[in-house]
Amino acid sequence: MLSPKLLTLVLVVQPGRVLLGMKKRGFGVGKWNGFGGKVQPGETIEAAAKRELLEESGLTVDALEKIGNIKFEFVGETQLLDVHIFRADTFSGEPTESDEMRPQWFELDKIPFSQMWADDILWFPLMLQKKKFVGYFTFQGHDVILSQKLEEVEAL
Ligand SMILES: Nc1nc(NC2CC2)cc(N2CCOCC2)n1
Repeated sequence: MLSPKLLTLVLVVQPGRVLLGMKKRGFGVGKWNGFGGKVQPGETIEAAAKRELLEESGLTVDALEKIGNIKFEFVGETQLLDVHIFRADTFSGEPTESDEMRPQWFELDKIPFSQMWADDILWFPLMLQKKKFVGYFTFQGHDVILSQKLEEVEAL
């Protein structure tokens, strides 16, 4: 089996609202998501998460909290995605559109799950309650979840 592809995802959360970005190109184009992407060789996952957040949103964060790890399998493809999910409650800078992402704040009762990856509605509540979780999702294409495992954990 190929080694899973390491990816990062950062959710910036303030009281009553979360920052999402509209993906303008590439994987997940047209979906709202947190900010993230690939981990470069020799880079820690956390450093990659901070770099991608800055590149995609213009925000700098000191503290990132590890809150989740989800692996994704796509039927018919051998490459697993291994997504490391972080939450940031404090940041500096102003959300700024990049060539990858158009950032926008969403009130927590108006998160646009219908325009997000299908798994998000399942683990966002855990993320917002600051629970830690691990998951495994099998997708058929980009929209259909064939199987899922999601459990809270004490530590990541
Ligand atoms: N929220 C979310 N859900 C995902 N679901 C899997 C595609 C089916 C992937 C993903 N990211 C992958 C790309 O890097 C950013 C996070 N982010």
